[in-house]
Amino acid sequence: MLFMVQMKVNPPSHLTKEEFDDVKVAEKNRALDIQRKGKWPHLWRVTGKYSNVSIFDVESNQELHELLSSLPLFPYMDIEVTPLNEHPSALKD
Ligand SMILES: O=C(O)CC1=CCC(=O)O1
Repeated sequence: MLFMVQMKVNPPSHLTKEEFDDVKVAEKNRALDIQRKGKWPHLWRVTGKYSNVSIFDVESNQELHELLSSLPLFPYMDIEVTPLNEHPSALKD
């Protein structure tokens, strides 16, 4: 199942810059881990914003929720999930 996921980061005011930098390092490591498992095939920065647009390829809504909530930045992001279906006019491989 493919999902488009939009994540907008809201840096918390209660963490120091150093503490938030540590969260971002942990986030990067977790994101790389999920990508290496083939579950997160696209991760794009939205130009000019502290947000990303991603594609996740997972088995279920439950798996997507578990992956997203495992992200260290999860408490500091607004996340929008859009389920995707194959388009009938899309070129096949
Ligand atoms: O910076 C972001 O867009 C949030 C984020 C998601 C994965 C990652 O490494 O950073």
